[in-house]
Amino acid sequence: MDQNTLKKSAAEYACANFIHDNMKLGLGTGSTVTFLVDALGKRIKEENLNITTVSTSSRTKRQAESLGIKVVDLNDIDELDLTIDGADQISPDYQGIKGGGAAHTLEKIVATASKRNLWIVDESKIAEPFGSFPLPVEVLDKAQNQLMLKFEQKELNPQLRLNENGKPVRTHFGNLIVDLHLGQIQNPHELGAYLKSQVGVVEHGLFLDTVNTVIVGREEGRNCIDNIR
Ligand SMILES: O=C(CO)[C@H](O)[C@H](O)COP(=O)(O)O
Repeated sequence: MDQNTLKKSAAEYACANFIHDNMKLGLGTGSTVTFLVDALGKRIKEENLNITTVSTSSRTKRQAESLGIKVVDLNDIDELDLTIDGADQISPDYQGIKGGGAAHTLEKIVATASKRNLWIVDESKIAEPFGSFPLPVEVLDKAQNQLMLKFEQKELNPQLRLNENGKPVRTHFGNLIVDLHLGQIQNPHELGAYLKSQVGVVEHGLFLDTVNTVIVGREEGRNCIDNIR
């Protein structure tokens, strides 16, 4: 089975089993979430569900609205019942790296506003060592050089993320992404606190003690559901 089949399977399982009528739902970003939004659009139409969503990117918002899904601004909602999102890497104790799609700042804001968080992934995301996926850090333009120097001194192997035209990738908020090529993260909480304390860092892609449930699309054809907290 290819990766997309596993992503689709996890997304469709989440849509069928974790979404209920009258929910306020956060929608993540990425290819796995694309399958979720497709399935949600179908369910809303077929079952005439009343679901209000908040989106974590303009990509997801466009897709959701094109399928007739109601999308509102997070500022118009006090709390979300559930957010369903993808992830780039998940550790054995369910810490996450996100931001491969440069959307982690808004994803973290939406996740924090949710009573529960569910991640949908294919099994390649449960990889070790944790940190082998480069850790995205969103930074302000004016701080980029200073932060890169600091990160180099600390041997965090920073690299400015470029698009296919060799131009810096811009986030939803117009900022830059610096990817830290760490190979392994020994102490995610310590690293997260260090990054958070750096002036000019907007947000890092470590999602610590965040997720409640993970659905993993697996090669043997059945999804694995891990309830964590
Ligand atoms: O964090 C993210 C975007 O910023 C995505 O959730 C993450 O990159 C997973 O993407 P995909 O579902 O395409 O594998």
